[in-house]
Formats: sequence, structure tokens, C-alpha cells
Amino acid sequence: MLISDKQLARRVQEMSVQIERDFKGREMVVVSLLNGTVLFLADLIRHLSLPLRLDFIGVSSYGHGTESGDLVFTKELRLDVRGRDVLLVDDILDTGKTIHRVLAKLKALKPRRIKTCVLLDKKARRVENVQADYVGFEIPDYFVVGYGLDFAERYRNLPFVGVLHPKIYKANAKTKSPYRKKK
Ligand SMILES: O=P(O)(O)OC[C@H]1O[C@H](OP(=O)(O)OP(=O)(O)O)[C@H](O)[C@@H]1O
Ligand SMILES: Nc1nc2[nH]cnc2c(=O)[nH]1
Repeated sequence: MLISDKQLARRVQEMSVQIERDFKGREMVVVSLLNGTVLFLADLIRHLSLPLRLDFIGVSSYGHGTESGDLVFTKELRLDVRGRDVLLVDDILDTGKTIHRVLAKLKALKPRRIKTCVLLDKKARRVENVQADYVGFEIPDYFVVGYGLDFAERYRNLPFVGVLHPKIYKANAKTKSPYRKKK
């Protein structure tokens, strides 16, 4: 275990206080990245008493492994963010490729401002020059699972953040993808 459920709860609450202070006075649009943010997002927004609208972008690049690959968009944003204050939420900032691409996509929609919020920041593997405005925890270079984060779609339901033992992903390296085959 790297971060316990109690530590997560305390930090998420602290982050919500910071966000409320910065977004006061205007309705915000929370844009959350699927699938990894489910638990973090649910806990974060229940602490926000500001008016907000919520939408999702589906984006995936890790497939069933532990290395970033091609980025695939699985769901597009539906809310209009033009002129709006946007809070972009993701579970982890690692190479930065996901947030970098999503930010470019969002900026093209002309929001008034975008702030980024991530639960975990793994600086050691950064490839793109991106930083988040709100960070829950900086973590070392481990492949982590739980509290929404998966390995091959498993472990998202763990209430804490844990480090995946290398023997698990090494053993899985030769197994089939959990995804449906394209017809
Ligand atoms: O900074 P990066 O190296 O781009 O990595 C971060 C992204 O990787 C994970 O997504 P994943 O592709 O595993 O999809 P998921 O959210 O459905 O698990 C995670 O949820 C982030 O969005
Ligand atoms: N589950 C999981 N997804 C990631 N995406 C980028 N880094 C990670 C990680 O450490 N764990």
C-alpha cells in the first residue's frame, strides 16, 4: 500500500477547499477523464458546494500494459465550454501525454480558463512539459493501482492506492488483451 484510504480522504478534502477558493463566484465545468477518475472524482465533487456542470472525455493509452501507447479517444466532450471556467480532472499525471493532448483539444474550444487537477503526480517519467495546478500526492516511479487506477482493467475498486508487484505485470505480459476484438 502506498496511500491509505484515510490519507486519500483527507487530501481530497483539502484539494476541494483550494478549488472552491479559486473558482468562487462562477459556475465551473468539471471535465473528468474516463475511466480512471471514477473514485477520485466522486469523492472530490461531493465536497464542492459551488455550482458546477460535469462531463467526461474518454481517453486511453495504457491498454492492458504498464507503458503508454497510442492515445485513443473513446468518448468526446458534449458540454459547451466556450467562455467557461474548466476544471480538468485526471487520476494520474505520468508521461504527461494524456493531459497534453486533452489540454490542446480543450483549448481549441475556447474556455475562459482551464485548471488541471490530478490525484497523483509521477514526475520521474514526464515526457511532455506539463504541470497540474492541483496535485494530491507526488509519487515515485511505481506502477500504481487502486482508487480508480487499473492494471488491465482490474484493481480499480481497491479503496487505497497500491504498488503493483512487477511479478503481476511480468506474468501478464504474454496474456491476451481484456478488450473485445474489433469486428
Ligand atoms: O501521463 P500519461 O503517461 O499519459 O498517463 C496518465 C493517463 O494514464 C491513465 O489512463 P489509461 O490510458 O490507463 O486509461 P484509464 O483511465 O481508462 O485507465 C490515467 O488514467 C491517465 O489518464
Ligand atoms: N494504473 C496506472 N495507470 C497509469 N497511467 C500512467 N501511469 C499509471 C500508473 O502508475 N498506474
